[in-house]
Amino acid sequence: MCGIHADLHNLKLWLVDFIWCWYISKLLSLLVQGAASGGVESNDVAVQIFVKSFAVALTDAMTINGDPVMQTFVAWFGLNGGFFDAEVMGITDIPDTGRGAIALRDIPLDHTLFTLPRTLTLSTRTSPLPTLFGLDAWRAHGLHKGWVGLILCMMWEDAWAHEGEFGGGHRGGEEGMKMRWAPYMRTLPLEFDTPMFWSIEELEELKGTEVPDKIGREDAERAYRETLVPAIKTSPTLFPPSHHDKWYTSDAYHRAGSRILSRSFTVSRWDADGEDKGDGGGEEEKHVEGEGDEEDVGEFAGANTSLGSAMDVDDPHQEVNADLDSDEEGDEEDPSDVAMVPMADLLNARWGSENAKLFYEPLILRMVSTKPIKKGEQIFNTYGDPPNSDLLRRYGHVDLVRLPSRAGGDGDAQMDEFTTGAGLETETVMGKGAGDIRYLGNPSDVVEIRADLVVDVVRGFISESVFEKEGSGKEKEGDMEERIEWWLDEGGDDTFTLPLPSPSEPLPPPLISLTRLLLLPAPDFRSAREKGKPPKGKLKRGDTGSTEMLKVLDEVLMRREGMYAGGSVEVSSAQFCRSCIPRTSSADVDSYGILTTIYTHPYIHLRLASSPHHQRCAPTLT
Ligand SMILES: C[S@@+](CC[C@H](N)C(=O)[O-])C[C@H]1O[C@@H](n2cnc3c(N)ncnc32)[C@H](O)[C@@H]1O
Repeated sequence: MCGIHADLHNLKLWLVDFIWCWYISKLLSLLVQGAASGGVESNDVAVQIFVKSFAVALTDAMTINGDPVMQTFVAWFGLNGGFFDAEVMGITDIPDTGRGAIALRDIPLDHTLFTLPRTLTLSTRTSPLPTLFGLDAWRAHGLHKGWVGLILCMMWEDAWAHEGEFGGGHRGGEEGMKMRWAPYMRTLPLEFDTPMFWSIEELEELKGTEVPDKIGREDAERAYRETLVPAIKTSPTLFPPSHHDKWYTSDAYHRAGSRILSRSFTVSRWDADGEDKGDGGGEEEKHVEGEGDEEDVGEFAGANTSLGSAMDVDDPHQEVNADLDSDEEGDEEDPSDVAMVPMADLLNARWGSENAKLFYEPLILRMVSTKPIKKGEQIFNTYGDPPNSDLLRRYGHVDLVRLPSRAGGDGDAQMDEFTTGAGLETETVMGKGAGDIRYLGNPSDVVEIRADLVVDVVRGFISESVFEKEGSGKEKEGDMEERIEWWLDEGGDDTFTLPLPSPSEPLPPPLISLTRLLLLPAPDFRSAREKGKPPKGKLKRGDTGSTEMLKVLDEVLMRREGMYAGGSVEVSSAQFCRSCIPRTSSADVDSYGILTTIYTHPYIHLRLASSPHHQRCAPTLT
């Protein structure tokens, strides 16, 4: 290269270096500024384009596998005050689970994976919609109750995310406000496989489980028709009529509800003393779905609460929304605490496998590793390890991990294995019983038995010996009602829960106590009532004096089992047919053994997991 060309070449390199340095220093100052203020705001288009492309290049190479929706999302996240450790965490497609997070290198305990400002969460507290709609009007339309307000905010964001030009929160005025979460909205699923969307025939497969009663499709549709539709008709500016048939349909309503149900968190307000205002000061964020409280978490829950006051963030929308007084009563969850949390909702979960958790601080939420995570392992948040019925209803999948041996043997050792969560996947695939549905399940699964089933069975069993001196059937019935009333007055359960069966697991003592109570001879019942002492709930092996009660319990368990659908469940009858269960007649001396055999039979626990739906939704175990 001749001298002049070499100089020009050097000058060019120098210029390129200079521009890069300038851009990078600008980027750093923006990021610092963003971290301090909870978001980067700049009118400098060149800087914005650079920051975006720089972030995309950085994250694309390491973390997001060239997924364009994620590229935009990750860039948006960084530009709005989020921090994401792209060196340790990657986002990728994980077969049969959608996207998920994986460790790009060994991650130590207590490592911050990402943080985000509270302002980036999407809730009725942070959304500009209630303010734009008018807070009084919002209340007058009942949008402050239950989840309908947040559903509307999500639908509105969705509409503008797709109809509007990408604003990413950097535009000024109302237009920018409408599209603040657009890149996030585009990451959310469009279709769900939850029972909310199953046909009547498909729902038949869930008969006997608690799922059908909790879906709440009719309540949802009523809230849509009676609350949401009238509200959107009042503002053609916010909800242009051309959007109605596309973005505000009942399908869109269900989709938004399902997004909330499967991805939202409880993000309580932070009060001036640094206390969590929602539940008494815990530091850990709760996945809404993980709480196991149906009344509060359902898409259609109608908690009579209102937008709460937000005092923990420097966000103008929140301050304005705080003008609405809360109707919150007692321990009821405040709907304005229910929030979509970008990035945090990309983490999958699996029973007993949690290795990261979301913690909150006054201004930010922080996802931290709670265990060392090896390179290549999936980063799992917790959904609270709910039973499969809840997992299916809220998330559309079920968890299958290897259960302790039902044939006895090394059951305890296996139980240790899955409670520690060690080597689950490998064990499930390669261990004894791999692929055999009898060995797989969700350890949180339970069977619920309603007290009225016990009452029904006892009615059929009332023997002359119990009531021989009691006279007519009408009197006997009156006596039963007295017993039930007393049971309930004493605080007795109306539902009994059979947990994961294991050879040593006793039947629930309250179930035994109620059965005994219903069978007591009349004088014994009166005496128990006078003493205020319901019968004991313990069974003794070889208790021949309790034969009648054991027959009742045997029948209760059989009838409960019979409530599950047979239908299209494709399970080999050789594995599960009742007559194959090793059992002896309940008149045998060791009647407790009979009950134990039936109780530990996996059939009733596996009906749900073995349904064809499960085959579609199950986690990949390979
Ligand atoms: C909070 S989101 C997690 C991110 C999600 N995978 C995605 O693609 O955006 C919850 C959803 O992820 C899926 N999911 C999470 N854990 C799963 C698992 N263990 N097996 C199957 N699907 C799972 C379910 O569809 C669930 O509704």
